[in-house]
Amino acid sequence: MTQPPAMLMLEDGRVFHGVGFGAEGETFGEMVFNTGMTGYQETLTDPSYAGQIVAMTAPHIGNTGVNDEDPESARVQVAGYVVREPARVASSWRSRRSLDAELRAQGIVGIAMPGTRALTRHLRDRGAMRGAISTVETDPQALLERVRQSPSMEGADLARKVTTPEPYIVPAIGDKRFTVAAVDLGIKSMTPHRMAERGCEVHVLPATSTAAEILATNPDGVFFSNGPGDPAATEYAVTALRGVLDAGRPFFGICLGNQIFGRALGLGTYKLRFGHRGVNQPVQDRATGRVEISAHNHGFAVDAPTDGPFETPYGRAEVSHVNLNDGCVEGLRLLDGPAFSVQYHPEAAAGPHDSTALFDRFCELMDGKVRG
Ligand SMILES: NC(=O)CC[C@H](N)C(=O)O
Repeated sequence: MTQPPAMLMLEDGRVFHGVGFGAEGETFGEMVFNTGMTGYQETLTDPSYAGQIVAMTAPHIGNTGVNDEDPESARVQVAGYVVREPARVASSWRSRRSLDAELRAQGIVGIAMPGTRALTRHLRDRGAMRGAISTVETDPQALLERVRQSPSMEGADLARKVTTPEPYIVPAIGDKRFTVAAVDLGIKSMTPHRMAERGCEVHVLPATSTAAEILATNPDGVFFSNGPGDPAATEYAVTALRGVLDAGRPFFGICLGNQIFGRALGLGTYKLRFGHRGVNQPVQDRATGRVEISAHNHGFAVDAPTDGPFETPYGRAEVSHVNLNDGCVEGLRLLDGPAFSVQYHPEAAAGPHDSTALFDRFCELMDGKVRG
């Protein structure tokens, strides 16, 4: 199939040209880059990417096609997709179809273009910004004007758009040890699975669930997931989490869940210049000095003191993990209560398995064996 010409326009007027990849049409979103060498299916289906156009820095994408095992949710979630060179042939016997056919079937507009390095350097220097991909517009100025009218990621409440409409249960694998209430702010399917493998029956609940609805499942522990958008626009989740913490239930949060925990503790969140998206981010556990190589996808971070414990409405807390690249906060924990969270993705889909023990820690918390 011959591909139509395509244009990628950024809000500062920088333009890139290439050919269409996936569906034809036009799409808008926050332009970000992902440095993962593997895991394009997991990236595409991670609901945290809702509202974002994702550029892959790895030069060949789609080499193993699309299979039924790797998706992290029921559909492709990115607003648009940028690759340097798509695979012409999908090489894995497990492939259902090519990535191009999958994006086309799901209506996701993408672009294949030689400039992914220049694009990434531009975003690193100037920061994440709004963008558009179009296979239908020929006038750059007209597209630029539409980009400048498109919504910004700051202030965007997207968790309620990607969450499950109804509660559902992921049964424990083997003997049931715990009931977990997992608030789905944009949950990846590997996350309840990691808990189920440890004997948790996971009640996945909609993003806007109240503290009373969460506690009505009579959980041994409460989990808040990753998710898209600006944590400052997700105040309903902060209110619900405060009710859970008031009830003294063990808590574990990841990514957006970490940011919500920070806000529940009275901390602020802010936008990083270009964020962390990839599978090789070095994170240090400050208690042990141990460094984990971890999977990330975040554009915001928690603003917390890193020079020691600080007071919160729930007792003392501390920054438990920091990123060794830029020093930003990657984890929080209460010192006087059973609650902790991390800014990264211990479920490891895609990504290294260095951090999966955090799910064991959550189980120990529910067992009453450790504190925060
Ligand atoms: N993966 C996530 O949960 C991302 C959280 C938030 N949307 C951010 O960009 O920082």
